[in-house]
Amino acid sequence: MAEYSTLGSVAVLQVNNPPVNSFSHHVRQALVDGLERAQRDPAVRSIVIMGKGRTFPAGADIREFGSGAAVKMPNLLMVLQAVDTCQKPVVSAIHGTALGGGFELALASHYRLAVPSARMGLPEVHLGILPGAGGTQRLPRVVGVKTAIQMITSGQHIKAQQALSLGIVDKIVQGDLLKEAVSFARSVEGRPVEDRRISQKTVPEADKVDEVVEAARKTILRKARGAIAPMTCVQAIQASVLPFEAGMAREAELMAFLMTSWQAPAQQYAFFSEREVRRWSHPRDKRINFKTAKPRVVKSVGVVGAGTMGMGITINLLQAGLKVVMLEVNKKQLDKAVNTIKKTLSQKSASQKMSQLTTAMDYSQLRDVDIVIEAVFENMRLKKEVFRKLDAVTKPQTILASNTSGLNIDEIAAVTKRPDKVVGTHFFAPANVMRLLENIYGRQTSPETVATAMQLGVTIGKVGVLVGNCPGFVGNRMLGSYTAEAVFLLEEGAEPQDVDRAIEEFGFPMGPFRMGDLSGTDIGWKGRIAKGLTTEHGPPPATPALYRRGNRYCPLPDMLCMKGRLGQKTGAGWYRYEPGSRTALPDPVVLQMIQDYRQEHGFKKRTISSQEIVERCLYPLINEGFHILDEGIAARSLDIDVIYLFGYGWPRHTGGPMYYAERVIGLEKLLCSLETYSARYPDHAHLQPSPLLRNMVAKGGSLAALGTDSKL
Ligand SMILES: CCCCCCCC(=O)CC(=O)SCCNC(=O)CCNC(=O)[C@H](O)C(C)(C)COP(=O)(O)OP(=O)(O)OC[C@H]1O[C@@H](n2cnc3c(N)ncnc32)[C@H](O)[C@@H]1OP(=O)(O)O
Ligand SMILES: NC(=O)C1=CN([C@@H]2O[C@H](COP(=O)(O)OP(=O)(O)OC[C@H]3O[C@@H](n4cnc5c(N)ncnc54)[C@H](O)[C@@H]3O)[C@@H](O)[C@H]2O)C=CC1
Repeated sequence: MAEYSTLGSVAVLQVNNPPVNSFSHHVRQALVDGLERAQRDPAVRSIVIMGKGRTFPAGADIREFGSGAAVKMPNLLMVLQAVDTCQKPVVSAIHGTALGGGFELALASHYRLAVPSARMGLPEVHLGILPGAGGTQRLPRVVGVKTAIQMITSGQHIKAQQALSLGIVDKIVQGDLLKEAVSFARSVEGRPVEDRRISQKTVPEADKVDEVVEAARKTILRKARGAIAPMTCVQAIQASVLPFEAGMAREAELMAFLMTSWQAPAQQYAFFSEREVRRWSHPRDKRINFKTAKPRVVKSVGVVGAGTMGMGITINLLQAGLKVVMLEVNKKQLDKAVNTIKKTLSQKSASQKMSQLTTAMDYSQLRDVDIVIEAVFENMRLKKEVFRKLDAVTKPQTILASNTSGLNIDEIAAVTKRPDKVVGTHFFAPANVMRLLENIYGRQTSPETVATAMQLGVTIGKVGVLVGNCPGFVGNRMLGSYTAEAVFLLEEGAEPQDVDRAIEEFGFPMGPFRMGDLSGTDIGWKGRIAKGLTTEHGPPPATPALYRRGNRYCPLPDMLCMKGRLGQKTGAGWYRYEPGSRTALPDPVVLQMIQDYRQEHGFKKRTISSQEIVERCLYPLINEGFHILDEGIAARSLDIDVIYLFGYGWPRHTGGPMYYAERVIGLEKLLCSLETYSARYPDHAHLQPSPLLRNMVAKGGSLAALGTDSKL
């Protein structure tokens, strides 16, 4: 609702709809009623609109979308129209986050005040829509088309000070917002409101709009990668040079197009799933859930191994204000890590944050930390040795976490006397940038340990997802079938750039081969050597070249590594790189290697369509997701989707692999395609449809309806 009160001649409308004061129907109704009442009351000479509690309205109520409630009268447009045309000055007083419809409300007002900590913006593009309550028409009238395109297509929030310099906010107020707003409102009473209406202004430099749009188009299309909202936002902004009513009509038309697209619900699903993963639970052990399991307090963290991951994790922990003891066996590496950390931390806070960091080469220095995160080489023998030492030196309550990419957490826990305090905390590289934290419980991990790992994720600003223990956990396990199928495509006739292009056109920031070159092709190679699938010199003795343990195997990635082509770091991998450049250039050497391999093994080169590439790479990945759900390794399909959205660059406008499978491809079609491909390639095990998928197609039912422990 919006609470109505008067302070002398000022009517104050305070939106009260926790947690973020979104414009649910009852709020819209109360605002329209309040404005009418203020208009009617001769004693009222000005109006202040603000939010109660933590924020100015943060936009439309996204939960209402698609339900009809969003358009129930009065809709948001009517509320804003009432504000714009009000005869008495309307002042929006902003604190917290004025976002989407909330920011549009402020733009429809005649004056805007903000506290210094306020932030504002139009993030609708992230929900697959556009600011459809006049945002695409009013903002360009204030800041110009170029800045409006930048703000609306990025969805970025700007701070009050920047809003002031852009002319969006009239004044920044210190102290009590209500008092300041009322006093400001009084000061403008009696002044004409006509020239304060943004809707009546014209767009600055309107004659250059087409030029500006043309210049922005290429970048936006490249960044959007298949998402339709960003370019549709631009089309709406382009219409701001028209008279206001005509621009609004165009905005409405484009909004209707986006609202009815398949991408808008996918992005809204992604928004809520990101938040839903906080309500985690173990699929079988009822004690392990977000409601009842209590975390231990974590003030200090030990990080073991100061390599790529240990360094990134340490930066992340320091940025969150935690104390860190970083231990490394290699002194040179330790010094290098300290330098990199110093450089990465922002200048302003570097020295204060660095004072929280202690370096160590002796394990006894980890004695007092609350949790240790191990990030040494991916080698089970080494991890066990490290955990034995940690168990011996740390206080009994200390939680021991491993950042392994996929080794068995139970096997690691078994070497300690505290398996209940052992957990997997799988970060993603670069660990200080990537938002995902995949937390893994073992057979004996206690509710308190799980809760502590999940809470640590919150403390350091991660999106934490809880999963079970299996080789590769959720993310890397699913990725295994994707990368396997990508190299099988090379055998059949595709080139690395064909596969990458198709996957990037689907929406990933990078295809599998460019990604491999970036992370280092030797990561996977070392893993395969550790598993005995290959050796540094080729297949293990008496092993058929194209099979390992009865499964089809493509040795091309091993051959690449044996040539010393380890990716960007060696200037050559699947592609070649000019010195100092990260641009992947097709390399005739690699293409020849693939061609020779095809000849040697009797593969006949054929042309492979982008559609087949996408299906062959992504369908087995999704299929693995069904296995994972069936086994209870992920409790819900949304957990898998969030892992892929935040850890693997899966395009957000498709909602994530499981959402995409169900809502976009359709389960029946997915099953049918997998059956066709598995008939064609009977020895590609990952193409065999999962029993859960078959069952769902046969019996009906939705992924969302799969409870945490239910099976169809
Ligand atoms: C003819 C009709 C034409 C109609 C045209 C309408 C056109 C429009 O212009 C449409 C819009 O406004 S779309 C909405 C634009 N606003 C946004 O996207 C802001 C979304 N929220 C945020 O960014 C953060 O929650 C925020 C920064 C605000 C706060 O972050 P926090 O980290 O502090 O809190 P969260 O954990 O994110 O959120 C707390 C709880 O609130 C729920 N929520 C947030 N924003 C919501 C929203 N706008 N609608 C509904 N629920 C919302 C959120 O899900 C979370 O819930 P729980 O998980 O249950 O706690
Ligand atoms: N690099 C990546 O993209 C990701 C790696 N991981 C996992 O993180 C772990 C570490 O990987 P990276 O940082 O890439 O490796 P890295 O090779 O960059 O660093 C490992 C560090 O551990 C140190 N170390 C070795 N033995 C030690 C011991 N006994 N005590 C203390 N330090 C010791 C090494 O000197 C080295 O500096 C591995 O388990 C890996 O699978 C997880 C996610 C992503």
